Amino acid sequence: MLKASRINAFYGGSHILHGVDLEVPVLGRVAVIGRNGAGKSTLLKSIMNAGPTVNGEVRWEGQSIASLPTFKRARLGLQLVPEDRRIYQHLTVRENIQMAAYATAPGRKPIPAQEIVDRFPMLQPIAERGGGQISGGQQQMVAIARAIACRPRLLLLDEPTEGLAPAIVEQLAVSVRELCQAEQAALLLCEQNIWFARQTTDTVLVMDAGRIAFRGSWQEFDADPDIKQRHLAV
Ligand SMILES: Nc1ncnc2c1ncn2[C@@H]1O[C@H](COP(=O)(O)OP(=O)(O)OP(=O)(O)O)[C@@H](O)[C@H]1O
Repeated sequence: MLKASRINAFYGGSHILHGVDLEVPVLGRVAVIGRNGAGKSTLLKSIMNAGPTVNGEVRWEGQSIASLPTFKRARLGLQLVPEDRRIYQHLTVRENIQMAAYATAPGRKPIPAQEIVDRFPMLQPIAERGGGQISGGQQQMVAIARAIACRPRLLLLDEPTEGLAPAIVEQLAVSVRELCQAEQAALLLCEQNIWFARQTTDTVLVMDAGRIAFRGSWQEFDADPDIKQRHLAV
């Protein structure tokens, strides 16, 4: 479904990604893990054309999307939840979710906000609260809920567990797994939390200094303890 080939990405003169290849099949669930600064966020932004200068090929269902701006990629069904969540502080949680209508593909109806709230137990008590009056974990839930409301074909999550308490991380893993399944959405996840990545994906790529150092199943990842030592230890 998504095929990125030989991706090089740059911030000004800094060369961040070096010839990265990545594929997410229909209904695939792929994690990219790596240390701080490895280039994970840059990879997601490169796929969405949302920041770095990129060369290489990005194909969506066989068609090149390399020349498309971010909003057109979103309307094709690619939904990025960035690390900083981008919650509208002066809108309520419900209104934040309703904003999904503006990023949904033409011809597809967004999921109504009430239906989304019903499906996220954590959102029910805070649906009428302001976006600036909820915790970081709640903001993360709202950001993911808003992306799901667009009925994405591919959900791209950038470090969703950052700063969240372990109990919230567990709830988030359940919600992400269930919603991707219910909505038939594929998942591309960038994470440092290996537990969360393992709960929500079946293929893992290890990124180190802007290159993919390993790709395989979690079983293959576990079978090679050297990978952790060489590419993930700090
Ligand atoms: N806007 C920017 N301008 C210049 N350099 C940047 C910019 N954003 C990121 N970088 C640099 O690009 C490299 C990769 O950063 P990136 O955020 O992609 O890594 P990451 O793996 O997502 O790390 P983290 O887990 O800390 O978010 C780092 O060296 C970072 O300093």
